[in-house]
Amino acid sequence: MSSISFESVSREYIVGGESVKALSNTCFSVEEGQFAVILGPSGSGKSTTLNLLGGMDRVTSGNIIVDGKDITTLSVRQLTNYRRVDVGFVFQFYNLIPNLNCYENVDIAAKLSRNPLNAKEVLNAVGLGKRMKHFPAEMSGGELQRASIARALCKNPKLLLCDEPTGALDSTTGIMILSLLKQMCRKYGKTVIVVTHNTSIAPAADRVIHLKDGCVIKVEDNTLPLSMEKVVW
Ligand SMILES: Nc1ncnc2c1ncn2[C@@H]1O[C@H](COP(=O)(O)OP(=O)(O)OP(=O)(O)O)[C@@H](O)[C@H]1O
Repeated sequence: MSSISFESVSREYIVGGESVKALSNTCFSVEEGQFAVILGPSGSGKSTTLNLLGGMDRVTSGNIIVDGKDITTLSVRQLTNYRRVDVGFVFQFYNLIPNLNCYENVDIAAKLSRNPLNAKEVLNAVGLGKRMKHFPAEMSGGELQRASIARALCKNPKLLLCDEPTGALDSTTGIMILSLLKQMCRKYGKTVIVVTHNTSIAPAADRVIHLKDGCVIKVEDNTLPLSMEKVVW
């Protein structure tokens, strides 16, 4: 599990000599084992936040503390190791390997990890016990996203980062996937961060970080988060 703290984090890009401030002095934290949502309209800085947290991009200034360690000070090699060991990613379009079956897609991630969970056990936990031999082309969108959640969990990372995980799914399947993510967050004790522009998910999260124009405009805590099934999409 992992706690996260963004301390005055800014990310500025220079495009054609012009500065674009994707994030400006953002401060927020997420506690160990929380299911947190980062919410904001297009261009508000959600993907930038996730990329920085996942070690895929570097801050312009500020510090990001994960589990007591400042990841902004890591060398390239240490950052690669952080991405590989400490972070599990779930993407909107699944990113499964087409010529590996469902079990192999998950097991390959387990094999890259130092302390993996058992691939079959995790596939059973996400409800894919009967789809292990299916190739991605033989699975529905919801099943593909379950497989990608299993792949991320199997590495046994500290953090699970999910970028619009329901963006390609219908509302019923989307709720099932978010419900599964929340269950898995509790079952395996992971800190889960979901980035979305879908405001209806907010009442089901433990913490909601609202972004606008690269700034954190509000952080909400739900002491009694709604069960995902009660969310009105
Ligand atoms: N690599 C980059 N180079 C230049 N500008 C960038 C880059 N990445 C993001 N930006 C800019 O930073 C701002 C925030 O982008 P970001 O992708 O983080 O927003 P977002 O909230 O994830 O948006 P969306 O919901 O549309 O994916 C935008 O104005 C975007 O144009």
